[in-house]
Amino acid sequence: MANIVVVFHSGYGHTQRVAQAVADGADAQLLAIDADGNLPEGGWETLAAADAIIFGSPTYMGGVSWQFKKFADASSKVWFTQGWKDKLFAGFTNSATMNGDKVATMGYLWTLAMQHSGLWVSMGILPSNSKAATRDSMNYVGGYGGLLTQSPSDASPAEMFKGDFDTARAFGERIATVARSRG
Ligand SMILES: Cc1cc2nc3c(=O)[nH]c(=O)nc-3n(C[C@H](O)[C@H](O)[C@H](O)COP(=O)(O)O)c2cc1C
Repeated sequence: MANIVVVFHSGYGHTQRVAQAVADGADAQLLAIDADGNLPEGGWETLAAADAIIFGSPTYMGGVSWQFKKFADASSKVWFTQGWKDKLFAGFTNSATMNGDKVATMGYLWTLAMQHSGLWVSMGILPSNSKAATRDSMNYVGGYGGLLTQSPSDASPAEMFKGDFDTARAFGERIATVARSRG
């Protein structure tokens, strides 16, 4: 079984629910970046041991949260030795607007993975974009580079869309399949 870690920040609990669904699909361990932008005790060691690292952040002002960016900047210590080289990486982001510049956040998560010389796993699930599609169809938000999910600005985490969680679980399963295929 591959060792997969979901490292994420969530300010208000929405991205946390997506992180949980991705982790369920990937059979992964969750590593939450706290409100001060720090990992729990032993977090860096957990990441060092991972075969695959999945980044998650809400989209705030068209990018990652400052707490996620603090984690990313702290990972420069690992970058110096290229300690995450050749690990698998993937990413997800949640935001309030259907578009909301989520792709800018995804671009940053990809760039971070590339700085660490990682191998990026794409979404791998076609978007539901036909007339028959509903908000609960698979990959309705339509990410290709990673998982994009959306929750209305007045929706609590409990009110998020089932289709986004189904998609998140399937995305996690895909990452686990790719990780296992590497032996
Ligand atoms: C400071 C701030 C900036 C935000 N910027 C964006 C944005 O650029 N695009 C967007 O669609 N939603 C934006 N939102 C909405 C959040 O992405 C949305 O509420 C999300 O569900 C928050 O996730 P969280 O509960 O995991 O923190 C912003 C929210 C906050 C608090």
